[in-house]
Amino acid sequence: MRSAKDFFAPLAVGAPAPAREVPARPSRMIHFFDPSNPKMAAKVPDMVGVADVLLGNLEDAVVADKKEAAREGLVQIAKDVDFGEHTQLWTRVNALDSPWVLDDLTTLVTEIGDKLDVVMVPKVQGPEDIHYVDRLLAQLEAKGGVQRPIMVHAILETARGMANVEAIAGASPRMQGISLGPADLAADRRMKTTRVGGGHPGYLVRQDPTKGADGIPDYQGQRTIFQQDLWHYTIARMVDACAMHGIFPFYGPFGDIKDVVACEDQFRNAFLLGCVGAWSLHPVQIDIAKKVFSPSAEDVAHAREVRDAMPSGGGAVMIDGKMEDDASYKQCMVILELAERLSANDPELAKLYAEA
Ligand SMILES: CC(C)(COP(=O)(O)OP(=O)(O)OC[C@H]1O[C@@H](n2cnc3c(N)ncnc32)[C@H](O)[C@@H]1OP(=O)(O)O)[C@@H](O)C(=O)NCCC(=O)NCCSC(=O)C[C@](C)(O)C(=O)O
Ligand SMILES: [Mg+2]
Repeated sequence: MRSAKDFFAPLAVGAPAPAREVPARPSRMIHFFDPSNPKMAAKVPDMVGVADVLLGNLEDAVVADKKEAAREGLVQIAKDVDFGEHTQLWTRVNALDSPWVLDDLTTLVTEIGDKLDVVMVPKVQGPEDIHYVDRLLAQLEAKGGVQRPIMVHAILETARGMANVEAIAGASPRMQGISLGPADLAADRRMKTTRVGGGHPGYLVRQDPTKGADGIPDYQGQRTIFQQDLWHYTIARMVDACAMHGIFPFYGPFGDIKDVVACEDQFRNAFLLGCVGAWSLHPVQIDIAKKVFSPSAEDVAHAREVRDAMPSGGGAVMIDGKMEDDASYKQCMVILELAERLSANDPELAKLYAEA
């Protein structure tokens, strides 16, 4: 454990000073593309300004004999494309125990370090993984003359990572956020779902049996079932760990691309619990994330009403039959601050909120 006073010192001579606050840029969707796939790569320039984050994926979903092509493809895309002010460029490097990750980091930081906002690290097991990446990034930033620190995002996809989530979130000032990796996490925990995120019809509670006139429960009768959220505990714990350390939690991927309705539900659950965004694996999921992770016009209008009714931020007032006080004022400020941040990037949202 580093001394608190050394926490914000660069970890290599010549590396930029670590950020004191995580840049709060809109990140409603982290859109994944495979830089070795020419069709996907060709779509990247048109997605600038459409997706908040474009992520060149080098890890799972890129086959072993395409790893180098993906890395080189990402370097080329980063050099050729102007990502403007509103779209960030991230990458997901290969796992720390893989034969590719050292070359991923060395090549990307020294060649395109000034264009990379965040490096996503998969299968993080504990703070020691973040410490390793932290030092290596500092050395490479110094070598490549990178001017601002590259941030780090961890994926929560092992039971050990889950058990260490608070320590991971606080492991370095580079920590930007954490995403849930439901597929690897399910496998590592030996859960019995084969889906990439989302619910499962078998994970449910069932209404009690009704009783007949004789008072005997009718076990065979019609009973409503309520499907439960397999991911509730994991997401809620991740949100707390992130909030405790001032970094951002994200829901991860939703693999059933065609089920846009359930995708929206899963994203919304995550939004309501505190997540700032989710991954989009296919272009169709970009608009879902945009819709879900932007507060609704009604919520913004209500939040403004509460703020205006309590100019000092305290006291207790009645609005539409409901008590509002210092705490609900703070809840409203969360909505308003998010709305303001998103509007600065998105003229359509700005208009919607202005008219709300
Ligand atoms: C699902 C797939 C195979 C369907 O791909 P498709 O080509 O069959 O779909 P389509 O509907 O026919 O595609 C229509 C058009 O969109 C394009 N397209 C399609 N997807 C994209 C994209 N992402 N970005 C940009 N363009 C895209 C596609 O190339 C095509 O272009 P065309 O009209 O010119 O023919 C494809 O969308 C895909 O490969 N997506 C990314 C998958 C990925 O990154 N997986 C890894 C993240 S999830 C994960 O790692 C788990 C985790 C966290 O680790 C853990 O839980 O453990
Ligand atoms: Mg994974």
